[in-house]
Amino acid sequence: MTERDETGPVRRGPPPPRVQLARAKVNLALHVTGRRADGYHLLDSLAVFPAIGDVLLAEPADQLDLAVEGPFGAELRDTPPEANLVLRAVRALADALAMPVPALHLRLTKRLPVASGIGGGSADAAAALRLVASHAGRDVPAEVLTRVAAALGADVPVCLAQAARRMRGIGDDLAPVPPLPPLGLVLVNPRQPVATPAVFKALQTRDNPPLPDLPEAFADARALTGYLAATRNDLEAPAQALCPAIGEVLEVLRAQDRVALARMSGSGATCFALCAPGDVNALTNDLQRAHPGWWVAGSPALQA
Ligand SMILES: C[C@@](CO)(OP(=O)(O)O)[C@H](O)COP(=O)(O)OP(=O)(O)OC[C@H]1O[C@@H](n2ccc(N)nc2=O)[C@H](O)[C@@H]1O
Ligand SMILES: Nc1ncnc2c1ncn2[C@@H]1O[C@H](COP(=O)(O)OP(=O)(O)O)[C@@H](O)[C@H]1O
Repeated sequence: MTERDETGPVRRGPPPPRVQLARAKVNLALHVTGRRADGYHLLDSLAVFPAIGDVLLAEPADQLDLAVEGPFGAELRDTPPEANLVLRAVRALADALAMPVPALHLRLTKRLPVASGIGGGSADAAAALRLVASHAGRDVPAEVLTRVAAALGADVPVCLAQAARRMRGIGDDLAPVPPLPPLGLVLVNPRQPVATPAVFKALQTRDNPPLPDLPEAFADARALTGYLAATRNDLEAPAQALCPAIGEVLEVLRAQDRVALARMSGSGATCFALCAPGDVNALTNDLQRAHPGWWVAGSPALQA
């Protein structure tokens, strides 16, 4: 239900959600098709959002603050809370809406490795924007959310809806994709951070062809893996040159009988393996056992 007061539509109804899952963004394919005058690269990418992510919880408080915990919380120990994308997102949206900074105690459980090519920080920022929008007490126009998201980072707009999208432009030009067939996905990171700017800088070729046209529908899993086989991640080679462990991860994944396709996501170092949904648990367990130093996480669907 929506009513109006002098400041715009006021929302009535159930209390705003307190918890957001900030899903990992996985680039199933990523072509670098050019470079803008400002140095940002033009991309053509197919991104999906499995049910693997950080968790952001909001509790009423006297003032805004953020606590970071979870298995990868320590990786952000050198990032002061004010520099964390969560607080930057909250302040940016409050500013754009000309509303007071919300008094919330935010708790971020960092379950995704940091600087790992699956957009954890961007997902956290988008989760914070969704939380603040739901606490704003009025409808927040989608254009405002998108504009604030884009100013926080190229990957943040796609993380707002956290639904499968084709990403073009610098990642901000978003289009829907055909429904995805049942496929499981396992993420593997060798626990070595990779800095995104360094990978783009190390690229040899910046004017690659775009993704092949997407079909109207993928008949089955084989149709999607067949489509993906004709695509690449153009950042894989430069990332691997900076972080040779990526090559080791890919070699291990590609040697598994259950794996239909393995590739790096984003600017690395996280790689993904696609397999039958029923094989996800066994593959995850096998990889964890054989490589206890790696981070391994599985999802029975590309998009929950
Ligand atoms: C490569 C991608 C693919 O989805 O994913 P990640 O590896 O970060 O997960 C993204 O484009 C990353 O997006 P995001 O991490 O939000 O980038 P930003 O913070 O805006 O930019 C970080 C730096 O990456 C480079 N950059 C980023 C995006 C882009 N389209 N071209 C670029 O050249 C620029 O050097 C920029 O200074
Ligand atoms: N909430 C956050 N989670 C992760 N990184 C963050 C966060 N806030 C700020 N950062 C900064 O953003 C950088 C990129 O992080 P991240 O989004 O994890 O990379 P990627 O998109 O490559 O997975 C980190 O090195 C860190 O300094």
